[in-house]
Amino acid sequence: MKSTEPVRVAVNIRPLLTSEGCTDCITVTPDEPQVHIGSHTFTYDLVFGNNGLPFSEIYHRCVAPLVEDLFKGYNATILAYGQTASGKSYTMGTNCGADGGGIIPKVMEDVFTRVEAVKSQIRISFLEIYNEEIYDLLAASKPSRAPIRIRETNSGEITLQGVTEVQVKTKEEMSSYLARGSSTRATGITNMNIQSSRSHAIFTISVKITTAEETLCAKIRLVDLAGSERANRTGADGIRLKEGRHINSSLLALGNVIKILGGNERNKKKGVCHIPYRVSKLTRLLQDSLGGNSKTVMIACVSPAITDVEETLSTLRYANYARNIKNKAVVQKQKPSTPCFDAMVKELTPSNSDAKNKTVVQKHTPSSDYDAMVKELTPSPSKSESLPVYDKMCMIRRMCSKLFLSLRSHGLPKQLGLMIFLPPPHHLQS
Ligand SMILES: Nc1ncnc2c1ncn2[C@@H]1O[C@H](COP(=O)(O)OP(=O)(O)OP(=O)(O)O)[C@@H](O)[C@H]1O
Repeated sequence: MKSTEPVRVAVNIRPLLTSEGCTDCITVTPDEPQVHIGSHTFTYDLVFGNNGLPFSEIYHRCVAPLVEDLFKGYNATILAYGQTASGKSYTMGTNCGADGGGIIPKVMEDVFTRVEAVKSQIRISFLEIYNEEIYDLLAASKPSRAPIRIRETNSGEITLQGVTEVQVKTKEEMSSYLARGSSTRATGITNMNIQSSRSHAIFTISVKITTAEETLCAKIRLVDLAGSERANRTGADGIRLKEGRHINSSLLALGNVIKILGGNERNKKKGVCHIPYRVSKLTRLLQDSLGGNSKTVMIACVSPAITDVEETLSTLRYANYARNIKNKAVVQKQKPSTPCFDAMVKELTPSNSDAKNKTVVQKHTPSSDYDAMVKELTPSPSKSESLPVYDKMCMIRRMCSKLFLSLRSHGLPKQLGLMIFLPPPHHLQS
């Protein structure tokens, strides 16, 4: 099942801090998700803080529906976005709270309440993007940690090589991993925040639910971004300055992706359809969350202080673009396991390497014949895309029997002839 829906956007206005000693520059229309700042007015899905909904409602209104959908097999993302010291870590609960609150601890509680009723397996991973490198926050020890590489599968799925995925059985166990990873995460003191995140953090909970009929495998990503900052206000120099530059450039890349996706109708008319996900690691990792296979809520965190008015306006503008992003979430069903077929493949396959198998076939088949055969058996995308699923399956079956006969006619051993060596046509993979 596929669900096309826009990214939902909530704005969270944190209270003025005593250290700020200035006036408030945002007002909220009573009972409306609408904020006013100077002569600008913006409307969102939800507004918390100031005269909007109480902060205590944020989990119930923004996150609980996604956790419910997670158990129906949909991927989900909660993304906290905003300038430095706007309350992102406080909102997400990645600072492992002096205040003990935040979204992630409540997600954990909700997940473990729900798993009691179903047969399930829970795994977690925790990453940070620091100075444009990805690090594993659950890796054994900090000095030995090496950056993690991004890999993209043939179907365009982003995977991370060698990332630690831990299976957890209790909420307490999961909390201890969050605390451990958070303490490893890069933070530092700046003039604007005594505990400023110097990296983007992504805490992922993967859930595998098995029922008599099916197995669902979905994940929820809880993202606490580092905040945009201006060196003249944070007082950053040396390492802090370098960190700030990396933070700003990855947020700029994210902002561009949001702007292009969010302005899509206008861009389509102009013929702009390339989304620059590859510009930074942050956008590559969030590719599915923005414009892809995920139900996503963005929480735009803002400070009400008049001294932050420019940054607040910038956050509100990007949040406004994000509301136009359309995602296509698909129920994540595990492919049914076919023990007989698997056993047969295992028995007949001398090695797992496709390349090696292909070489074996080519050895038994004159190269011109091999190329002609590939051409003949690979249908054109336009032809196959318009076919209903049943017809596609019949076509694949015809292709298989043709291939089998061709291989046999070239004297290929009977056992090898049973295998399909052609790379699957890209447009048929889904
Ligand atoms: N809703 C809130 N109620 C009370 N205090 C808050 C709230 N939100 C944030 N704060 C306070 O604001 C300060 C900055 O918050 P936080 O560290 O979460 O910001 P941040 O956006 O994560 O910053 P950075 O990007 O620098 O990491 C902290 O002192 C935090 O306790």
